[in-house]
Amino acid sequence: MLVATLPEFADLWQSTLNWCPSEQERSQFQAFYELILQGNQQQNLTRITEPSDFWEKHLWDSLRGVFPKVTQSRLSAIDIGTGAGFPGIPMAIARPSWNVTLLDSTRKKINFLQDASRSLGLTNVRLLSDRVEQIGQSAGHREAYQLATIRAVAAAPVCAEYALPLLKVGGLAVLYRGQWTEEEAIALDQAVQQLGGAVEECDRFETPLTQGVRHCLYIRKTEPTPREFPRAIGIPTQTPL
Ligand SMILES: C[S@@+](CC[C@H](N)C(=O)[O-])C[C@H]1O[C@@H](n2cnc3c(N)ncnc32)[C@H](O)[C@@H]1O
Repeated sequence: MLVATLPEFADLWQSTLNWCPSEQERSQFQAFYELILQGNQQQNLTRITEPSDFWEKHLWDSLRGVFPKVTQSRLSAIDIGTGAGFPGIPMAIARPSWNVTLLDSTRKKINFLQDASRSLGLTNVRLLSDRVEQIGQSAGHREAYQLATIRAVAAAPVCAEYALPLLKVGGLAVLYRGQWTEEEAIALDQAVQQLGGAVEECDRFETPLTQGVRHCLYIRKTEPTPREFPRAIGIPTQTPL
């Protein structure tokens, strides 16, 4: 199969994220793109496959959520509902000193990411096939991470219930959203207060090629999350906080 080359857009990386991938990081992005296209023939990983779309809506979007805000050189992160590896894999490539756990309830996607991480030579990635409601109550994961990312998984209050129990006090959850309304902001605030957190910032921006509107919600964990959260499997989506 002849695969297109991803655009470099070095100036755009630099002007929007104040960062530019090294030669090695660029070839890892390209290799990941090729693995996804191959994987798409076995399972439905993503519909975003055109090179500049992939660059903008997967690579750039994944990194835009964490780059301006998260400055620690070392940290332990979890990407909840990672799917085909977004934003987790671009994060692991661009920040080799971060330890990134990729979580998804679909075993087939985690198997794909296991093979992909190996071929990309990523030694800072750990794969986990489980429900987030389950691991949020398990000793090895609860209050274990400094950063939790979650993109395109559920409504915002549900994402907050998934993410906050996994964070250490002082840690940060990043909710990647498209459009964002006042009603959503009110619902999220109410949920976050029950979970031991506070919404620190709502960052609105546009994607650099097609000017799609995005919002990133940054939620700081300010105190331990009450033991009852996350609730049992399925309850957060059936009865959001
Ligand atoms: C629409 S995909 C988004 C994938 C990726 N984050 C992205 O933005 O491209 C949502 C993913 O979340 C996973 N997921 C949904 N609910 C989950 C749960 N309760 N625990 C773990 N994974 C979950 C699904 O299996 C699916 O792969």
